[in-house]
Amino acid sequence: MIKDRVRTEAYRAAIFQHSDFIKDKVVLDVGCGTGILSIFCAFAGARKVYAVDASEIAIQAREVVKTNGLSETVVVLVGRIEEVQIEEEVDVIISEWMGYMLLYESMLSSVIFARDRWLKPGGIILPSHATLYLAPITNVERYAESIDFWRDVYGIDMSAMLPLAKQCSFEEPCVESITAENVMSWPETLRPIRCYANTVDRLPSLSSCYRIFTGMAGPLHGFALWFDVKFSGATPSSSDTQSGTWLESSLSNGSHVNGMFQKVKHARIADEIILSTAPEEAPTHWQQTILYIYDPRDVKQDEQISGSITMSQSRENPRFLNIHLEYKCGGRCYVKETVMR
Ligand SMILES: C[S@@+](CC[C@H](N)C(=O)[O-])C[C@H]1O[C@@H](n2cnc3c(N)ncnc32)[C@H](O)[C@@H]1O
Repeated sequence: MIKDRVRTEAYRAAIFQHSDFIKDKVVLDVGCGTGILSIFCAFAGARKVYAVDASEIAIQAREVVKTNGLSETVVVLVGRIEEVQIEEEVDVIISEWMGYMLLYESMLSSVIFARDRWLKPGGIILPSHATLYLAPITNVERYAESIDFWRDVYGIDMSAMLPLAKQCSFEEPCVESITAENVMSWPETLRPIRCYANTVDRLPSLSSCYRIFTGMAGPLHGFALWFDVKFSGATPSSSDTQSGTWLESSLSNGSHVNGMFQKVKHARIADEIILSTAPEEAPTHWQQTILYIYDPRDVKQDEQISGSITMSQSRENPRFLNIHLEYKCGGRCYVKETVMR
């Protein structure tokens, strides 16, 4: 992760952009790992940084802090954020908590815990907002290499392998990189998360409807999920702090602009730092998460694809995420059930 320059440089830029909020203030780094974000905060002028990690990596973080002459400023604590004792409340919480498709094995609930336990009123959280997106995709090459391959193997018809190949290749969500060319429509916003507002009991479940209009014709091979996070240290607005006011996705055809498909681009508000894992952006270690369907469906340009997606914590193992995807296209309804293990 530390080698993921897009990720690490976005955090560094956000920290220095918020140096007015950090200088002479107290920072809490939730899940500090090697301590890199804590050290950036010390460089940005923090009076004290509490760097907390549940794993033994914190012992190395303490050494890294010492080697860089920052032991007076950065205090490394080994333990779960839910259990450690910190000497004072903090002005800033920083954390890199995002998992694949945002919610898989994410640490957001620990950040929310830290906010409620240790953040002073008016304190800031970096990143402050996260958004999960969904879009239909086409991926002819991927389908050919995983499935069509079996139709002619050294001149032998192995199509008897197709059901097994489809199951092996596409049963579970795939973390892989696609490009903007694979994306068939503007993405639907599934879940905006406001770190100032969200409550732990709603995590990591999600239930959202979507309605998308394709911008191109082609075989529909599945759906991609990705996210972005925004670093907005501005004092949260009242709508940001209304506890439990989740904004579920509403039905919209906002992606359909006069029948013209425009490549997916996220608006960048001047000087607001956004770390995006979208297919058209610089790649990150999160890549995109793809829910492939077993049999491609031909869709036309401007065709409506609608449905719903539900993600919920597995009872079998709380680390697993159950995914139930419904999609309707060409007048027929389909369901994809899968588990991210
Ligand atoms: C994605 S890494 C981020 C590391 C570092 N902040 C960075 O940016 O390179 C997340 C870290 O959070 C730690 N972690 C996960 N859950 C935690 C918890 N409840 N309390 C403290 N640390 C936790 C993990 O051990 C891991 O080192």
